[in-house]
This record gives sequence, C-alpha cells and structure tokens, in this order.
Amino acid sequence: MPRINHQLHEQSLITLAGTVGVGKSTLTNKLSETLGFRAAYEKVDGNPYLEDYYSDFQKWSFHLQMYFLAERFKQQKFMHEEGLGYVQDRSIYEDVGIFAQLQFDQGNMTERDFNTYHSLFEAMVMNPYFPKPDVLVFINGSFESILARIQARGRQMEIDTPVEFWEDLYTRYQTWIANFQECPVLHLDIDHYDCSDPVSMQEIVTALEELQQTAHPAHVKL
Ligand SMILES: Nc1ncnc2c1ncn2[C@@H]1O[C@H](COP(=O)(O)OP(=O)(O)O)[C@@H](O)[C@H]1O
Ligand SMILES: Nc1ncnc2c1ncn2[C@H]1C[C@H](O)[C@@H](COP(=O)(O)O)O1
Repeated sequence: MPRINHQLHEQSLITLAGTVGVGKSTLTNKLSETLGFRAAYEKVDGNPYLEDYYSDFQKWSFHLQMYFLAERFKQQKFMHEEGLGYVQDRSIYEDVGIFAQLQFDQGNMTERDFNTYHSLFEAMVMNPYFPKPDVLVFINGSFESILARIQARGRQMEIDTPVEFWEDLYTRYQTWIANFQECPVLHLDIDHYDCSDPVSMQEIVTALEELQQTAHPAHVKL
C-alpha cells in the first residue's frame, strides 16, 4: 500500500474498534502502512487464558479480563513513551464497556469480581493522565458478514462458540458506540471501504484529518 501524505500530527493515536472478526487487524496493518505510523496489535497467540476462557466463561472471565486490561495498559504506556504515530488494534474502552460487562450480565463474572475489575479500570484509565485516542475508527457491518469472517478466519475456539454469544456481542457494540464520547469517532462500514484500494484509503485519511481538528467528540460516517 503506497504512503499517503497527510496532515495528522506525528504523534497521533488512531484506535480501531469493532466486534470480533470485523476487520480491525487487517485495517490496522493497511492504515499504519498508509500513514507511515506504527501498528500496535492485540496479541491473540500467546494469550495464556483465551482458550480456557472460551471453554469455560464462568471459571476464566475474571482472569482473562485482568490479563487484557494489563496488556492494553502496558501497550498504551509504551506507545505514549515512544511518542510516535500509532494505529492501535482495539481500544481499552471495549474491554470494560463490552466484554467485562457482557460476562457480568450473563452471570459469568460475580459482582465482587466485576466491581474489583471496574474500580481498577476507573483508576487506571478514567483520569486526565491517560491519553485518549485522537480518533476512534469504529468498523461495522451486517452480523451475517461478520460471522462469515469469524468462520473463514478459522480460530477453532471462536468457531465452537454459540452464535448467540456473537449476537449478544454485536448488539452490545451498537449500543456502546452510540453512547461513546471519549474522542471523535469515524464510522466505517465493511461494504463501503476497500483497504487494498488507494482511493478508498485516501477517503479514510481525509476523514481522519478532519476529525482530528474537531474540538468536540463528533461522530462522522463515511
Ligand atoms: N476488507 C476485508 N475484506 C474481506 N475480508 C476481510 C477484510 N478485512 C478482514 N477480512 C478478513 O476477515 C477476517 C477477520 O479479520 P481481522 O482483521 O482478523 O478482524 P479482527 O481483527 O477485527 O478480529 C480475516 O479472515 C480477514 O482476512
Ligand atoms: N476484553 C476481552 N474480553 C474477552 N475477550 C476478548 C477481549 N478482548 C479481546 N477478546 C477476544 C476476542 C477474540 O476471540 C480475541 C481477539 O479479538 P479480535 O477482535 O479478533 O482482535 O480476543
């Protein structure tokens, strides 16, 4: 993917959000190349809890959430210390607002554990010292298309997970993003961009430039 000249400041943090399988890692890769920024991925291989979690949500939800929160916070700290432009694959806000909340609501995390997790998140993230993304890019699409991508990617633990779980996750994302106010949001639909097409990438970059200039947390659809 050719580099595109852009007006984003050189220490920008562009964070990608969206449900499992929607295309965050793929766009993280293309967008970071396009902008000449570094990519910060969410590591799935080597996660010590993920397979256990998918086989027993009740037993492992709290452990997995603590692990993701620690990893995400360390990644955020590293990016801040590096002081470079980054495209980040998933935001820390999704950990608490989507995944931990889902497991608590489904009865897989006790109230005691959820409160402990939540108070740690509040102390670490919801303060003026925690850098917010310049723009959060929310990737969305039809539930059927996203489910097909999960199947095609072929992580067995995800394929074996009941479809009702993915439906619940998908529905939560729609409500969560509608209420998200931490930073400006660019909404992308998977049927309306093509990350191998330089014209499509230019449209995304232009929208990011405009959103970075907005003084309030606007939501813009491309
Ligand atoms: N724009 C796209 N068009 C077609 N397939 C895509 C596109 N983006 C991602 N995919 C495919 O969808 C699957 C999930 O993509 P991935 O980037 O891993 O999603 P996420 O990081 O959101 O879980 C992968 O198999 C990937 O190759
Ligand atoms: N906070 C999380 N809780 C539970 N599961 C999570 C969390 N963050 C990511 N995950 C899972 C979901 C997927 O199975 C993998 C990676 O997500 P992806 O959207 O494919 O990048 O980890």
